[in-house]
Amino acid sequence: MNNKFTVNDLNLYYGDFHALKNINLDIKEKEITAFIGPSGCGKSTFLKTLNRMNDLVESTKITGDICLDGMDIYKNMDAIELRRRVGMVFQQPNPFPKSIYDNIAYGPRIFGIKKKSELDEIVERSLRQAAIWDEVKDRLHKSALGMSGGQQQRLCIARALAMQPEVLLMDEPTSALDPISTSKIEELTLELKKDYTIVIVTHNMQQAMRISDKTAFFLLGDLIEYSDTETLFSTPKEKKTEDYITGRFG
Ligand SMILES: Nc1ncnc2c1ncn2[C@@H]1O[C@H](COP(=O)(O)OP(=O)(O)OP(=O)(O)O)[C@@H](O)[C@H]1O
Repeated sequence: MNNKFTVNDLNLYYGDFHALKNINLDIKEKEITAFIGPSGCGKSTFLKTLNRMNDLVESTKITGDICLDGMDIYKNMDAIELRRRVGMVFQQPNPFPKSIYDNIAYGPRIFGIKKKSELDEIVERSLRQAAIWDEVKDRLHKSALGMSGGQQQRLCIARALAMQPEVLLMDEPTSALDPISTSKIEELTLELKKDYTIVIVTHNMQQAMRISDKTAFFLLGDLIEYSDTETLFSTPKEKKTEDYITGRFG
């Protein structure tokens, strides 16, 4: 597999606080990469560096580099174009207070698509890809806020897919959901891996084991270990990883 992202000597500071320490890792194309680690270890911070969401946080300083398909995303790429290519789904489903249809059409409209037939096609394709078309096809013009939490999260995934991204970043996408909705999102994620590179932050180690190809374990801003998921959970190299996955701390 090709590298989708390559990260070299990445450091991130919030003011004086050193939140990511000399991170080096590659993220492979069309794989699922999971970030695990105790609360506050920098998983979300690192995820957000991959589409420059941290640009929006004042007093953030970054050194080192991150390349997407070999292009430096901090030096050679427009942030809007980057975020189109690298979509994101958050912990809390966050649909806009608009209709289901308008949630999906929102991004494409901003990018200048106006023709109804074209938008209809994007809406249907995105909802089908997010495995929610059948549940909502008869209520496309009803408010997205009337959907269940699990449906809202799949809608948010569809909204990200409408922009035809190459990468999907998911920040604890199931932590606010019940077990059935969680397993639907996990199945969907495995399905989406055929076409997209996926990076997921999760507190749930079983979830990382079930769906990810690679797992990175973070602790206090350090990347402690990064390997095939199976290897990391069965024969971790580092004592700290072993302690964490066996529940001895964190
Ligand atoms: N905007 C910010 N300004 C200052 N410090 C921040 C900011 N965002 C995060 N931090 C700090 O950076 C560290 C890493 O936070 P981050 O949210 O990346 O951790 P995390 O591993 O994702 O945690 P959790 O699992 O609880 O979401 C924490 O100590 C946090 O308090």
